[in-house]
Amino acid sequence: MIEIKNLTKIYKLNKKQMKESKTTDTLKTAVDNLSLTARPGEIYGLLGPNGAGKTTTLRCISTIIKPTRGEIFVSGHEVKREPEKVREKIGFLTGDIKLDPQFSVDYMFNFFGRLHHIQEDKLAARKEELFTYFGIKDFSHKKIKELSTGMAQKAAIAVCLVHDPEIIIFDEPTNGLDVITARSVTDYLKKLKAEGKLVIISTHVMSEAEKICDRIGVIIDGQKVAEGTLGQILHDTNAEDLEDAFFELYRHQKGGK
Ligand SMILES: Nc1ncnc2c1ncn2[C@@H]1O[C@H](COP(=O)(O)OP(=O)(O)OP(=O)(O)O)[C@@H](O)[C@H]1O
Repeated sequence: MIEIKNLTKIYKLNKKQMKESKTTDTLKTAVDNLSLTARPGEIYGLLGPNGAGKTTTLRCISTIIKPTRGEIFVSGHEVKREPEKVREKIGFLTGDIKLDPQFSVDYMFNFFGRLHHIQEDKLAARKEELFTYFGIKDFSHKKIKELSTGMAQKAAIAVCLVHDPEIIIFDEPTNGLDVITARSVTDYLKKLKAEGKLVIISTHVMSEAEKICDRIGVIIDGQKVAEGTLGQILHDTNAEDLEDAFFELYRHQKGGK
């Protein structure tokens, strides 16, 4: 289970960031008092526009960055107090973390497997399963830098699942993938859910959220503005589809502008 209680993350901006954001403020509140609970056996989708705070939230859960305020419990372990315990439980995929381009997929998989202290026979079985599912065998000997976007994404997914984590955290899992590759990824997420795992993803793709998420949390300006099943969100916003619901929530959040 993931329990986020009143998470706030404030970044300190350097001069370059202030210039880029055209602001004189030295602080940026990326996530603003956000609470949510995601449970085993569900795919929870954080849906929001660019800059809404989705990646920041997932990075806080994954112990990559520290919350400014609030608490996050992952399988009962608080991220600031027990980050190692949290890391054992999760597999985290994000566009920012690149596999070392000089090494082969095979090498990286073994390397991360050993980091997680997986026995050699179990590691081999895990590799067989994941490499077969994602069609990695044909290019497992290639260096990461020689792979296409789709191949590299599949490799990154296999590596982050090496230790068979009970919680899977994927930041925009199908970003940049063609429909066939994207489908294999979303099908695998459904398989993980069917095994009773908790999957939490971020996305700005409405159709993806509609199709695969059991519950959706809509996040705008760092705040959770709606949460529920697709049916509940459509009901609450009186909308016909998620895109309409999203625009209604967005308009409301921005003060009807
Ligand atoms: N390291 C950082 N330093 C300063 N500001 C940051 C940093 N990382 C993110 N931000 C800012 O925090 C806000 C939220 O960013 P975040 O990446 O969490 O949003 P997001 O919802 O994942 O967006 P996207 O869909 O574009 O990836 C944005 O305004 C962003 O510019």
